[in-house]
Amino acid sequence: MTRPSGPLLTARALRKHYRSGSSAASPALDDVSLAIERGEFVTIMGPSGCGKTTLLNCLSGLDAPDSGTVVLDGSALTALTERERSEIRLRRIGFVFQHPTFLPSLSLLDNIVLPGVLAAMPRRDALARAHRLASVTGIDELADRSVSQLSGGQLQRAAICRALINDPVILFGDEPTGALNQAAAAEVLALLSETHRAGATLVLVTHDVRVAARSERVLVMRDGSVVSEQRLGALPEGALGPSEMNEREERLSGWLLGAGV
Ligand SMILES: Nc1ncnc2c1ncn2[C@@H]1O[C@H](COP(=O)(O)OP(=O)(O)OP(=O)(O)O)[C@@H](O)[C@H]1O
Repeated sequence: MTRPSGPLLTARALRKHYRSGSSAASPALDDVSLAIERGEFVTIMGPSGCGKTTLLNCLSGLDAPDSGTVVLDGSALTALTERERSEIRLRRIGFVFQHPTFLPSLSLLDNIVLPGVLAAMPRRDALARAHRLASVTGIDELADRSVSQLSGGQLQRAAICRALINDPVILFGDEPTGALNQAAAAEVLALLSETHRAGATLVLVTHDVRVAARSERVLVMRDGSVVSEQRLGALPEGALGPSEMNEREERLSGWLLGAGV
């Protein structure tokens, strides 16, 4: 099959107004258009309530906009039924949430394996892939543990493995480091950066300038719209040293202040 040319993900004129909100409330999404290139690492920032999670959910097919289109790798998510969207989410899209949930009756490894088996991957292949991912993320020795015996950082690493088990074309994250202590957040962030360097397309919502500074492009939202963007460019091969990374974070913070974030 030939790969569709052009951006990996394109959103056009997305609008969404939550029905449960007051009818006078402003829309959660107000005419958002954007494109994400293959292999890009994009972060979405903006004040609380500006629509970041709503946008991420519409881009990833978790939710549907009231109007507008989302096309992922040639598939128009917005033209699909909920059932078809969930099939695409299982097979082609990875998610990492701020508070990952796991099946408590399964071991850590089986939680990682599960979406692979649900997507009809032979169990042996799913197990081998889960071990490989767990080993890369440093949690393979915890494979047989119950998820109740793991730290927040270990669980988030497991969530990343689970998100990658079906080799998704894109990985979405909603505040993936938001609930972690500083050390665990740094480890998870390093892992996400590593995943991107290995070729993944990443789209993360974050309030954390340290996360955004590792991305290539930062989109800023306000009142349901993307109001500005900053292209930081790729991190050079071989991670930046701490002082260069600080400098990149400070430059971004300065720009974000100017953009009113
Ligand atoms: N299920 C819902 N029903 C009604 N209103 C909602 C719902 N989800 C979000 N909203 C409203 O839509 C707007 C955008 O919410 P959203 O969660 O997308 O913002 P956000 O930028 O991700 O916020 P935060 O940074 O606080 O997580 C807010 O005004 C919010 O109150």
